[in-house]
Amino acid sequence: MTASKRVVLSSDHADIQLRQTIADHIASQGWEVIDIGPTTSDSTDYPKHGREAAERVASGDCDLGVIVCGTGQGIMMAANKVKGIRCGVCADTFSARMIRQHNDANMLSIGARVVGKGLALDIVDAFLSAEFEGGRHATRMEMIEPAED
Ligand SMILES: O=C(CO)[C@H](O)[C@H](O)COP(=O)(O)O
Repeated sequence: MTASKRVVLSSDHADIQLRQTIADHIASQGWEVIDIGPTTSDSTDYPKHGREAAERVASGDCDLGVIVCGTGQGIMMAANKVKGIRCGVCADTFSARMIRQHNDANMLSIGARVVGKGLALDIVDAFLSAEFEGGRHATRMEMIEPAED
């Protein structure tokens, strides 16, 4: 793990406590955490929060992002609309590792109403500790990029 990397966190209202638990967990590992909220559990709109987090990563301000909504699906869809973002929803640690190793994902989305806190933290650990393997996987990811233009 490269401790100097910055990780942006965001969520909707589905579980701000989970997001804050993830923030504390990864900060204790040495990651620089940029938690952009929200800070209350008032109902809010996940597209806004997914986009804001994704823009932090796409701009280079942050290296990676972890986002949370009820299922992880809607906020992932919003993040993936930002050019340069590769975000996957994960409910298991194998997928969380593989989206880094094979897909060079720069954002992870978690469904707070799908997985419990312990599994969510394991998923985040698997994502953040994995590295892109390049090679044939880089060729394949390059094949996806033109779809953004
Ligand atoms: O999972 C989500 C999007 O994919 C949202 O968290 C969910 O739709 C919010 O629902 P509600 O407003 O009923 O709390």
